[in-house]
Amino acid sequence: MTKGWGNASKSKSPQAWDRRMTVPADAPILTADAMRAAEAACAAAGVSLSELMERAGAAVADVAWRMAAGAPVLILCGPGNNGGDGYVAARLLKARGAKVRVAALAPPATDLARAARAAWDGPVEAFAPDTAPAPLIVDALFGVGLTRPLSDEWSAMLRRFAGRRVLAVDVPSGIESDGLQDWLPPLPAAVTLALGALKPAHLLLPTAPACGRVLLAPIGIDAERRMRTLPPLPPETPTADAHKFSRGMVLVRAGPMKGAAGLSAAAALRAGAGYVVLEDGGPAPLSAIIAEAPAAFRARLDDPRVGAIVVGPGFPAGDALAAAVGEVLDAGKPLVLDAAAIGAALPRLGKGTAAAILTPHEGEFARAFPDLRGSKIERALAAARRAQAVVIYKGADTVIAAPDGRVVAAWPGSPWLATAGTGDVLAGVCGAMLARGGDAFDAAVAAVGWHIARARSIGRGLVADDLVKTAK
Ligand SMILES: NC(=O)C1=CN([C@@H]2O[C@H](COP(=O)(O)OP(=O)(O)OC[C@H]3O[C@@H](n4cnc5c(N)ncnc54)[C@H](O)[C@@H]3O)[C@@H](O)[C@H]2O)[C@@H](O)CC1
Ligand SMILES: Nc1ncnc2c1ncn2[C@@H]1O[C@H](COP(=O)(O)OP(=O)(O)O)[C@@H](O)[C@H]1O
Ligand SMILES: [K+]
Repeated sequence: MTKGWGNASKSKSPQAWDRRMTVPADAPILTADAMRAAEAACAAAGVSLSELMERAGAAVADVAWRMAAGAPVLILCGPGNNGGDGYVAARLLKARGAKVRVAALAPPATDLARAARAAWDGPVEAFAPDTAPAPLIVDALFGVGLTRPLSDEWSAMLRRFAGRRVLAVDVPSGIESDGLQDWLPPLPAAVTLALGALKPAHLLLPTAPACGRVLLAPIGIDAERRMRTLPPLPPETPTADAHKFSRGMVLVRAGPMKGAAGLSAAAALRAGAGYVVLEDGGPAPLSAIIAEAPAAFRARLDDPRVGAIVVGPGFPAGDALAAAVGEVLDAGKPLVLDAAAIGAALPRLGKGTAAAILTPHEGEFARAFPDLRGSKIERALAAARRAQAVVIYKGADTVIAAPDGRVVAAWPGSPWLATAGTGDVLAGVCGAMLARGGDAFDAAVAAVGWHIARARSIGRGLVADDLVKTAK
């Protein structure tokens, strides 16, 4: 948190994107309802709501102080508690010697915001079309309480400040925080300070990019741990007594597009599987892959050492896929189902089948679960419950969900992954993680983390093969 926030958007450096849009790792995510419940639990435990607002305002003041670096600050306050946080921050910044102006959209409408407004002893301007800007704008207009899009008039007033350095309190105003609506904020933020927990809209498209760099102010709310951001990658070093089968054996079933299954097999090896068998593979991208003809491959399905089977990459829908999926389901081994294999397996999943990870992209998800509605997090969860499987709902805002309600949101990934074949790689990595044994959700989270970390380390010019070619 040093200099450069405000100028990062102008930087042409290839890594600028990663610096501009980051979120804290392994941080809690709460919907507005869950946030209010957590707030009520705090109150019941003896922490007053005004104390929570004081902590929130102090965190805002702290970040604003560093972003302003001595320059004047304009704090825009709305009528609710988001505005209340703004008044608290104004008081604390002034006490530290900052040059602060406050402009209000409307008088405070909650007891907490009124008290915060009363404790601010400076002037309050009316936020109007001619409000003078400042080098740092603190957006404390609306937070999780926004119930409808901002009016055109207010949107135009905010757009006048585009290009200034903007710190958004909780969310950039205009965003619907649960990720249910695609309202875009008129004034995107360089930095968003999430209060108590991250909100779905910080992590889902189309709103996430408008939040800029997201920081978390914990403020003492005891957020439940079921929904999180992507955790740091677990250590990958094999145990000292490892052997190739203890590290996990993965079978990859190939379809007509052999290259795709080859990428999956290579990815499984690179991600740490000790032994990878590719069916009918054509030329395998790594000679350490064991390529086998269909009959020998089928005999492998009964091998008790098999830790996971991958099917779907390069295998379009049709009778051949249906037969292949039927065979792997009969094998009773943990499965990674990608692309059209998801739809083919769906009617049988959850009926006594082994653990499975499904890896649909947007189009495959819509085909497999056409009736699901809600935010991407809600849809991923509903799909996981229906399939009784872990779902990796891919995209720039990848969401991983388990039938028991656990969710990891992986924004921001690496946009270098937006290239053909990277999904085949992810399916193979899932196979490697699943073949280690253990929980399928943890395996899926580790796979997504591996995929993103590898893509970031390669960066510019990445093609899917690069993800699996070398160890580093
Ligand atoms: N929940 C918590 O634990 C905490 C919440 N805090 C702050 O409180 C915020 C939530 O406060 P509120 O629930 O008061 O909600 P907001 O301050 O987000 O906004 C609600 C107000 O805006 C009005 N409003 C909503 N949409 C509008 C629109 N499109 N046009 C005009 N007016 C509109 C509502 O009538 C209401 O007066 C959080 O985002 C956060 O900043 C913090 O003070 C600390 C703790
Ligand atoms: N803009 C992006 N930012 C981050 N990750 C992305 C982006 N676009 C795609 N991805 C990731 O790249 C992979 C693409 O998978 P998929 O669409 O199945 O590709 P393919 O079928 O060509 O292998 C997924 O893991 C997805 O999450
Ligand atoms: K705000």
